Amino acid sequence: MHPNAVLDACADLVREALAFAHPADAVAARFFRAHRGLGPRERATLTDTLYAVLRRKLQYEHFAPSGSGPRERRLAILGFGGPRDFLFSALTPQEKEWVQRCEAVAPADLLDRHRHNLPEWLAQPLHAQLGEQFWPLADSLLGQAPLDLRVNQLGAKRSEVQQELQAAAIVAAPTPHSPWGLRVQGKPALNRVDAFTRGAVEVQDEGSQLLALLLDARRGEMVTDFCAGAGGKTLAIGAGMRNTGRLYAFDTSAHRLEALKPRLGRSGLSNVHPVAIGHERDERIKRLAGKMDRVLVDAPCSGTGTLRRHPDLKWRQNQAAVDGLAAIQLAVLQSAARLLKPGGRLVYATCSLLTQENEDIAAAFSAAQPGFMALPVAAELARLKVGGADTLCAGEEGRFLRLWPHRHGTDGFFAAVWERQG
Ligand SMILES: C[S@@+](CC[C@H](N)C(=O)[O-])C[C@H]1O[C@@H](n2cnc3c(N)ncnc32)[C@H](O)[C@@H]1O
Repeated sequence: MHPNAVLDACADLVREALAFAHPADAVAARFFRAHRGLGPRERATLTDTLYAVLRRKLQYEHFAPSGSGPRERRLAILGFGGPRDFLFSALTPQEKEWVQRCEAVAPADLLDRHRHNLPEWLAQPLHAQLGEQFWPLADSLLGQAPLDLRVNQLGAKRSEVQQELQAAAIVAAPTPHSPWGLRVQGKPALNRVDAFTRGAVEVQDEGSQLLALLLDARRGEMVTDFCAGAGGKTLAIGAGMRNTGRLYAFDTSAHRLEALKPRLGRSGLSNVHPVAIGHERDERIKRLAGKMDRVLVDAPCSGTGTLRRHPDLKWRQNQAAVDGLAAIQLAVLQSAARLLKPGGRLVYATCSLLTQENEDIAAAFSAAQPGFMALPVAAELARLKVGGADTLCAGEEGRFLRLWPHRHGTDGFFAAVWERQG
């Protein structure tokens, strides 16, 4: 395709996504369905351009008024995801001169908001929480997330899968903390790789793997994944149970649970029971009260720990949405807790960076439920032989799991653990 046509398509995609009516990945998928002439290379350029614009929206909007032409074209030029000479062959002399002027601006000469590219409702609490560590976090959120795989313990060994991938020219190394994880170099397409199609690996961030590990579900137990979604953690938990016992996968979204089905098929698991529920006090849940050995609440949250993968989330939410989520999180946690038998384990987790959705919810639950004893996560992870467990935790005695993109290379994750008393 001619460079100018590619740049025009980038600008069109940016225009559609910046309406923020739908998630960016859904907008891109719809755009590609409507423009079937775009080849794999052009699609990659368009996607990279869109994600660069979403990541650095405030900085690019600050530069845009000094350029010329339609606003979305200017944003697409600044974030262009293809080779520089390809871009330059599409630009007017005036545009080339403008790009060079923008590139010459030193980061230190920018206002804070044009450097961190976060909305105020998010920047302010993160700054208050992290102090000096705010800037390393903000920088890391402008980068791309790694591609992590979880090796399916049902019939696959990490070292063997690693070798098999190597033979398929995919370079992967064991993840530093999860015993099941491989971190892949680059972004190879996996859907035709044999290890993937036969269910020996699933794509899953190392942090997400650690949440499933922390539930510590055993053979023959009764377990619930309360907010199972498309089942990323369900699959890891089911494999940890060695395909025995009973694992309920609840979610209010039947659509998301539907996406679990092909993954279940690949995984070889037959102990998983997906159930679409109406809400967290659904009758079907009440019937299971007091019967569970383990319950994971991977609560709906702002997703701010995943901004490297979903940079549109920072522009599609606001403080009122976080306040609403916090109320839902506590309600879901309280309901899910009723499922546990005495001695049973409750894990509350989010992929949010915000105290309001994490430590504050854990504190509110503990205050309301004296019958649940908090278990320090650092000790639990050490017992589960996770290397460097202390370095993954925060709070008194390592009470909470606190994973950060800038410190651990994972998405941002939080977890708290309780045991129901007799
Ligand atoms: C963070 S996502 C879960 C991700 C999933 N556990 C995984 O590992 O892929 C949160 C999920 O909670 C679900 N949800 C929202 N409200 C709920 C409720 N009241 N009860 C149960 N699930 C709910 C959402 O549909 C969403 O799928």
